[in-house]
Amino acid sequence: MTETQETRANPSRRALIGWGGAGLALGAAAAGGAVAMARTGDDMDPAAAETGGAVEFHGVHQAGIATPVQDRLHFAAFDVKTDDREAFVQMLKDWTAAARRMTAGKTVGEGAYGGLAEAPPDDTGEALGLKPSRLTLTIGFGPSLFDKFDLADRRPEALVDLPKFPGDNLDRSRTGGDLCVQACSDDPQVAVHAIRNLARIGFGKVAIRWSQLGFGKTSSTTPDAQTPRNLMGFKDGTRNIAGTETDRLDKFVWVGEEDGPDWMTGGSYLVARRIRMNIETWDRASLQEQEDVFGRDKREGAPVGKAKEHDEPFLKAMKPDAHVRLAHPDSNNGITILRRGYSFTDGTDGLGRLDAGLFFLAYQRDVRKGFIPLQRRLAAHDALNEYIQHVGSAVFAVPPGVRDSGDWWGRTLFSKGA
Ligand SMILES: C=CC1=C(C)c2cc3[nH]c(cc4nc(cc5[nH]c(cc1n2)c(C)c5CCC(=O)O)C(CCC(=O)O)=C4C)c(C)c3C=C
Ligand SMILES: [Fe+2]
Repeated sequence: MTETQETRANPSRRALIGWGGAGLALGAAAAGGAVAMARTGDDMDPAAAETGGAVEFHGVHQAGIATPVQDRLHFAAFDVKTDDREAFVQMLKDWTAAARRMTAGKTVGEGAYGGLAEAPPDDTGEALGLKPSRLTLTIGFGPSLFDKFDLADRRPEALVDLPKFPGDNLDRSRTGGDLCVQACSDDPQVAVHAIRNLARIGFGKVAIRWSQLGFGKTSSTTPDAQTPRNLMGFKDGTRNIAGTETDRLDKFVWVGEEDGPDWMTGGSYLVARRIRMNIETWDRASLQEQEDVFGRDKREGAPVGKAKEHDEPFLKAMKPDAHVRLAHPDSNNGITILRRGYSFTDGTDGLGRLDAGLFFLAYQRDVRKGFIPLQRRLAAHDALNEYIQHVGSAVFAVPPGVRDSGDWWGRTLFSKGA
């Protein structure tokens, strides 16, 4: 859909009020001054365009998977609230138009001010003046979506419901979802603004089921960057797939033509797990115990018996239940996933303990050959289990990228013969 078609499908308040509102718009712009210039309509501040780090929205794959990991996350799982397929598809088109604009550092629709005084503005306004901040928006479709809209025969075989793993203590209110949007940005307000505005556009068609804020990326897809540390104080993401490793991405992350269904080619599967850490117990564990749990040292992140973080691990030197030994591809017939998680702290639990941990996000070509067998092994044997608990869970089919300005999120699924 072109920009003009978008405007037609979604007539702006300015179009409705004609020139009567122009004076208002000018007045608001004058009052807003330079701040209003950074994010308003199409007139993005050139400096923001140069330095604000907009990530290309269009492509073969969705951004937010193999693209460099940003500092902040706002993840939202939604439930569908309508049985009107056309209305839902129109919402996906409207979401795409809004996502295209927000990732480029522009406001939603006609902006946050200057329109009809009697109507709410198209954009909620809290990102005015902020740069694109490498915002990426990535959509996924959950298994339960395929029970709706006559989609049962389009559900990918690989989109299985996750089994219950030993030790799982899942909170239903933080589990599942018909669809999800992962918003990542270097500015938390930009990520929150994006989710809020998508939820607003979706009002009556979808509602947020649960959401998660994250900070301090715990995995990187840029190997030369300093490896971030998780809340247990260990470097996390050392041996992740890099965004530049196209061969490994094709092998382990992107759905290939031969995998099927056709509409998923170029997509991926996302597993989200809210993993609570028993921080207080961990903080009382000795340094030796902590290093034994991971099989790496705390200072450098080096594997047991090695000096440097990126030295090849010698797995047999680690304790048999060390996390890295158990999760390493050599212990799992080569299983490899792309990790993209974030730390979280959501206040306290009423017992004086922090509700903190890792919001684990992993992309893979097939969860039956990625997360499920890996987590089976970890859930059964990992020394880390004494200090963590999985409390939320979801799985999503992440469709391929939006190709161009005429394309929209979910087209390959919803357009027959696409
Ligand atoms: C099912 C997959 C995994 C879950 C769940 C998981 C939870 C989890 N991990 C850490 C901390 C670290 N993990 C590290 C390595 C690592 N973890 C997984 C998989 C899961 N982790 C893999 C595949 C790997 C890489 C193994 C390898 O190839 O060597 C590390 C070491 C540094 C690194 O390579 O990233 C840390 C630290 C926590 C805290 C956690 C749950 C809260
Ligand atoms: Fe791990």
